[in-house]
Amino acid sequence: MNMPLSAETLDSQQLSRCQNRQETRLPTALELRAQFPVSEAATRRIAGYREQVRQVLHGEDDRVLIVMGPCSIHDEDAALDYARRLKALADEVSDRFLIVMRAYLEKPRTTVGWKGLLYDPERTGDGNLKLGLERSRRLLLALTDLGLPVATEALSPFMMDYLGDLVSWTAIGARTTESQIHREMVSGLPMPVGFKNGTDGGTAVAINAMKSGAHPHHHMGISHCGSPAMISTPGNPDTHLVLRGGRGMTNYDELSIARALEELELAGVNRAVMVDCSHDNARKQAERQMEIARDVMAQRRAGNDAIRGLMLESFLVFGRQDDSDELIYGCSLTDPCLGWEQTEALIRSL
Ligand SMILES: O=C[C@H](O)[C@H](O)COP(=O)(O)O
Ligand SMILES: C=C(OP(=O)(O)O)C(=O)O
Repeated sequence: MNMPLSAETLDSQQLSRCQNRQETRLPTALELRAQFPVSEAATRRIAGYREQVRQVLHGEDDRVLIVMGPCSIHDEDAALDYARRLKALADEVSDRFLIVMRAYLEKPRTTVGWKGLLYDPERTGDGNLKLGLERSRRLLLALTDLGLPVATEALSPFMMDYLGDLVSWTAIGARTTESQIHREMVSGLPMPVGFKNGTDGGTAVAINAMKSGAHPHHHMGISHCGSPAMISTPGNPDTHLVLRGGRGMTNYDELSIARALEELELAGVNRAVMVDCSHDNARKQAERQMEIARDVMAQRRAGNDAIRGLMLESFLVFGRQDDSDELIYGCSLTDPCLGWEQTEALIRSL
């Protein structure tokens, strides 16, 4: 029979839980930014990229935004190798597409798994956020030096304080779109943000998130100097919906997009969508991204100019691999990606 716990037993259990929790000091956002500073020229370039992304998303520039790159970054050399090829391709098609590289440093997991370079850069399972922050910032600076705008998913509500000055487009993922904390964070972000539809395929959570993200908020946070602070945010007017499918159902077809646009219009928010050709839309079969991208671009050519963006998961080598001592260079450790040759051919064909 279960006996009720006495107050004394409860206290000792709580105490031992506190003692088991370890805290490791991290640099403040200001300290990390000072250690890996961004030049004034790069800051101006990033402001220019954000403005271009904003204009595409609001239909003031008739190009299509393509956010593309690996599902996650685990090897900076491979990421830079990919980035150099992407930069050449982006320049070649810059009259039609605004290409932004996915540099995803945090992975939201359905249950548990490797959470990305930021948390566990050496993939030992022990976590090393200090090293993860340093390596992530160094990588984003190097990508910026190559002349590429960078996209990432904002998962930890504090990450953007450390790295956000280097990012031109941000995603709030399907697992966090409904979170008030993430909506508050978006309200203070200086770049356009895409809210994914929920993992069940529902678009209402993302539309609510757009409304909340556009609103000013006051919330708890940590100042750039590392102290607890009330953060007051102005609201972000540059958010949009990302259709990624859900619960085994796709939502990139004409009818799904028309329904989503109707809901956006009714809600009085930006009537613009990006289609994520991967995730539940591709049912985790990377090659399906090619037919999806072609289908969505055909809808756009047929007159649906509220389709403003595509997302693709692509890396150097097709597919994915499990983590091991003998990793295939340039192959994803998380979701499967298109290989480079397929990617290049796809973008040219679009
Ligand atoms: O984009 C990557 C994954 O789809 C996402 O992080 C969830 O991954 P998981 O279901 O393997 O945990
Ligand atoms: C995790 C991702 O997507 P989603 O939130 O749609 O699952 C992603 O784009 O890497």
